[in-house]
Amino acid sequence: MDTMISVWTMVEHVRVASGAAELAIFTAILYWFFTSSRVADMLEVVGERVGGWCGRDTSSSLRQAVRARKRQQEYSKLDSTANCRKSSLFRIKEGPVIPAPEPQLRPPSGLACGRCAPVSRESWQDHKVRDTGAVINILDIGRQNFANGGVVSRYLCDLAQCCNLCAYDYKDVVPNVVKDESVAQAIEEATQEELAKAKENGQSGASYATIRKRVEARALKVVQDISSAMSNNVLKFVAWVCHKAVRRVAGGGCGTRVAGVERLRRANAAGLPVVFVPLHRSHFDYILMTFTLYLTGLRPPLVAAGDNMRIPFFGWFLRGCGAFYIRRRVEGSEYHGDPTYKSALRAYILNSLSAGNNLEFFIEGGRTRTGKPQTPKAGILSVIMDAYLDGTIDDALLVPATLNYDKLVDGNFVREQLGMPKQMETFWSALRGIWRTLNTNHGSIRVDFNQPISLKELVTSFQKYQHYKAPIETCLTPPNNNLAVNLDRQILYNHSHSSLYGADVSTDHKMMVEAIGRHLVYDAAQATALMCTNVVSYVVLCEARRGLPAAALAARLAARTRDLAAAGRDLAYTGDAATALRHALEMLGRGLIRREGDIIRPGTSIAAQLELAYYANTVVAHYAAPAIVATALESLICASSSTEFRQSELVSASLQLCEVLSHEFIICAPCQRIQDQILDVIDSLESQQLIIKDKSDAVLEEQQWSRRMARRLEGDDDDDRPDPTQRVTYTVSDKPEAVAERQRLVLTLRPLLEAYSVTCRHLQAGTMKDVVKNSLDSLTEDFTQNKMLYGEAVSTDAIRNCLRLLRQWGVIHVYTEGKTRAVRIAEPYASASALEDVCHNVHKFNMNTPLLEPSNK
Ligand SMILES: O=P(O)(O)OC[C@H](O)CO
Repeated sequence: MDTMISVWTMVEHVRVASGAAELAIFTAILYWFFTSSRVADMLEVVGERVGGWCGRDTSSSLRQAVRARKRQQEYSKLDSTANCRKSSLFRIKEGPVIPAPEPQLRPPSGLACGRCAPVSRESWQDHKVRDTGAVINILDIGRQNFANGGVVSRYLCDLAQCCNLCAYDYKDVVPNVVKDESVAQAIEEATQEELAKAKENGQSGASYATIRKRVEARALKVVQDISSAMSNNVLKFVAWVCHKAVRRVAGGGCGTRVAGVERLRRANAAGLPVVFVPLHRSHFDYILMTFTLYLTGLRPPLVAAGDNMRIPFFGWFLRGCGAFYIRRRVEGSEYHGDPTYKSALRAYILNSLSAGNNLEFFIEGGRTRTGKPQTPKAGILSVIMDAYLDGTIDDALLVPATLNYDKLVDGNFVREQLGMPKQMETFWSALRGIWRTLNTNHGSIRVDFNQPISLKELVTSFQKYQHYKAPIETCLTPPNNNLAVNLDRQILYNHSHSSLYGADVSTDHKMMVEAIGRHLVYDAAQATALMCTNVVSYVVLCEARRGLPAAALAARLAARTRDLAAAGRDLAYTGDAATALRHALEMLGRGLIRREGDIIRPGTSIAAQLELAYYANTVVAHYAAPAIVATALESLICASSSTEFRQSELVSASLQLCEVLSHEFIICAPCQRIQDQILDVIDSLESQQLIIKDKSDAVLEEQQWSRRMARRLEGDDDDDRPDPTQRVTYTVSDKPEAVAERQRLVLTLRPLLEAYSVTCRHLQAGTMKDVVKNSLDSLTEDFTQNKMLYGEAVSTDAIRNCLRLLRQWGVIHVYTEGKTRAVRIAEPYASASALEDVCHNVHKFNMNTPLLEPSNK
């Protein structure tokens, strides 16, 4: 009986379910039927037929009369439009000829370097199609294929598109990795090491076979932990979710340069592995990059993700989208001293490339905390270079990429800047973050791809020219001039180098990886689209810190926009400055910007200014070189109390400041001489009439120009000849516009220099944490007591970078005591006067200058 009842219940369920399905299908058919014109046409035909059979004059039916009237109204509307056009044409013919407005062109998007990758620059460019700077919303890529059909494709367009996305063959490379020669060698090494240890400890039961088995099992687990589980189904599902999420999150759309996408499609046809090298701003970057490439018809890459992203559910999901997990730091982890991890990771990357996969890794390591591009981590890049150098791959195409958001997606980094530890990613924090993100309008988003660059071409160029191998920054004034030592020190501090470089890697190889890495970051940073929030924050902090009326601020924004566009920067906003300002203020929110009546100024809290500086720093990085020269100039003026100076003095002071800020900015591409960059800036300051050249130096100017050209064209490195331009002299202009411009440039770097100066003043032996805390406390006190005006100077990042510089100069030693990092002052600087002397190299650029006195700021 029970069985019968349960069978009957099941039958009932099936009937209800099939009934519901039938009803849904019937409703869909009715909807389709009545929303199309077919039903009207059919009614008309049937009406005519019935009228005919009944002997009625069908031409005079009521229905037709109504339709005829409607048609007449339509025709009269069309007639009046045509008349209006005709009369306008007549007026145009009669009146003066006004040329049609030229479409606003953006600069060419992210071209490869003409010096070290000229062939790549030519290869992926389609000369028949001009890069008009068009930007397409990624949600529209490929949509036209589905949007013009019937109701299903109209309303389920996203689903239709995602279901039709190309399926790729993702081979499981784990079996190959386990069999890889280098992994086998590492397993053997680890086994021998453990066997020796066991014998030392007198463990009699430990045989080679049992230890080997244990090490092999551990190695297999390591490989499985690393490996991605890329799946076409997960990708399609994520693509569909992204359609919905991006539409909700990005009110202004998510744009990408059409030219960039087209170049990628052309490069893809070359059949080489493509390695995407994006700068990192948000956790959203992972998904957006993959989503954009997938919609574009490119094979989504395997993405190197930090193991902090391996959280329940989301970590699995990322794995399905191509994430493979790497240790953020091998040193100090369970894998420290275990050769199997490094070999497994290398073998995984190389086998994935050989299997035809594309790859993506964030070259800066983590997300930028300051909004500035960070110096590169070279671990994965060095593995790819090794793969090319040892013939595992013939070549690879490196694609620098950038993402930028009108409004920060992951929440701000203020806590970390104020010295609090990073909050680790967890399932709940990810859920909270996603919920918050989905309920906030983040304005516009940009995802852009530079031109693909052949790794082979880059390596050949860097091997060919000796000067590329030279350190990127100028030599140190304090405390030594040994270039090799300095670069080695620089490399030493980059953790990822020690993680993945083998012990047998030459300094030349490290230098090449470092230089290529810096080039990629530099290229990506140059091509980053500037959002209106970036430019408005910069203007508010550097030109309107004391407040400006909205109209004056809009005028400043318009001028800054013109200047950035003229410098070839891609601006992600259009329209008049007042509208851009309104949008930016809305995005930044009242917490960051204060409005008192018509006056707009930055928020007064440290947190507000730090967050504002995050947005502004994308523009600060753009102005780094002129700001360095202007600050160096101000330090010369303050030191000599004269407004006259020699070019050579300014160049040398600027080089010193470049050195001081070498952990903050990549001033120029590594294939450029920093001296030339500084000379170019000096020329531009002169053309803007900020400085005036002594007229008697006209001959010297020509000599200087030809000397610079010769150096650039021939790679002529002979700097021993006496430089006739040493004597070129300038006078600083005292015109109000020139003073205002100098002020802006000095203010661009001032918060950083305040932080550096305070860090130097608080140098003492102790734990790293205490040194950072003391400097932060002192900066906070100065700010709250109004002795220092820049809330964004209270920044852990700047303090740590200053400590890195001092370590590089040999002023401090950083060592590990137990699990704590500690600082000790190096012997030559143990006395207060010696320390003061070396720190003067920082303090002199944080000079007291009338330029920044209250009435001027
Ligand atoms: O910015 P972090 O340090 O949280 O790192 C984020 C990266 O996405 C890890 O892969």
